[in-house]
Amino acid sequence: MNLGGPRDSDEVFPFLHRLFADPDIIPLPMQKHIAPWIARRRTPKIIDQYNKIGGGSPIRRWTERQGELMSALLDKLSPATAPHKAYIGFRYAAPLTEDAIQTMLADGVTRAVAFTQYPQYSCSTTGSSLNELWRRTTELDSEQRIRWSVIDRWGTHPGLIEAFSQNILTKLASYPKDRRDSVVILYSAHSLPMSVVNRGDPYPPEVAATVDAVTKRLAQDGVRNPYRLVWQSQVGPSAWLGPQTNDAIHGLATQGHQDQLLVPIAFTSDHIETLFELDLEYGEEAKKAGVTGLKRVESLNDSPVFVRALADLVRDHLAEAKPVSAQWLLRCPGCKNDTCAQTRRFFGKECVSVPLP
Ligand SMILES: C=CC1=C(C)c2cc3[nH]c(cc4nc(cc5[nH]c(cc1n2)c(C)c5CCC(=O)O)C(CCC(=O)O)=C4C)c(C)c3C=C
Ligand SMILES: [Fe+2]
Ligand SMILES: [Fe+2]
Repeated sequence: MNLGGPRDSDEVFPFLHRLFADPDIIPLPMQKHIAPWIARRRTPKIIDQYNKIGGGSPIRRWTERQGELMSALLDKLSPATAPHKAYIGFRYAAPLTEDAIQTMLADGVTRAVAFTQYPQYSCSTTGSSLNELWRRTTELDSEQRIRWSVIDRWGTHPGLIEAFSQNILTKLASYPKDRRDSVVILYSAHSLPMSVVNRGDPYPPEVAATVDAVTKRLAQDGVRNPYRLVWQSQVGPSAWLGPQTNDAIHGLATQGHQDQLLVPIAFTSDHIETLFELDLEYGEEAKKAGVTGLKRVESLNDSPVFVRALADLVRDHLAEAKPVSAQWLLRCPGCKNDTCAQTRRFFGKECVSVPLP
């Protein structure tokens, strides 16, 4: 499960329309009517951005590759639960959640793991995908032929931390030796509206936990660079969690820190937020402003260490035979969304006994 992205210009409007129509990510007054209007207004700008990164989002290509590699590895690591097959359920672009369920039913699948590809949990991302999975499952699989369990977060999994750390070490090594130790590491995550943060969304502390775990892992290799966690991609005029990545780059450069290494810490593959926003928008602005040493760490994409982490996560989850985590059962203190309660009831209770094949 992931957000998904348009593969070409024609898919941009439907993608944005679904996104702005989802109250789990953006609650709007008269949402049904306003969503197509906002999506239509935003479409030309976003088409232009996708055109600058090759015409569309690579998120589907990467997710397919990650799924294939993970399944092949899982067959070896967990022969008792083989064969394994990855299906993609994107929230706002094809293949959608309902496409995944329909294909799985046609394939005769009876046991499935809803595996979020967002390592850190937010109600606006994984929460929205699970709410959609519950809605579509109720509609398309009323007999519950597919038994579900959920991997809802994995932001401090040792394999994930190792994959991030190896990519950071590789990029740090590209700085001249005499400057390497003073490169500022800027961990950049997608921001959240403050209304979501104040509701008690667990995403900000979970992203910070990932950063902390990577920092400790890097120290094992003697890397103790200064670092900050910063937030990118805010949309619209409301207050969002900061500091914003772009402001941080310029603020630190003004203080004399020319060497800065950007690390996308809440995405597992390349897409518009890395290829356009970090590389083109922020990168080019920084160059114009005279920031000379800004670089970006590679996204995890098909890193073998990362693929192994995905396979280990599923293997351990299947061995544990627990349908959901206790942490996921706890809703945000400020949650008023009844769907969140129903989804938890469904995955947490009705699917309690999940026999392995
Ligand atoms: C951890 C990942 C993400 C969080 C958290 C997140 C929250 C969030 N996003 C919006 C609004 C938009 N996001 C858009 C694109 C987009 N968002 C993520 C990830 C997270 N979003 C990704 C990976 C992508 C890009 C997909 C791709 O290209 O493949 C967009 C569309 C682009 C645009 O119009 O700018 C919007 C809109 C909100 C409001 C939000 C938190 C509530
Ligand atoms: Fe987003
Ligand atoms: Fe909620």
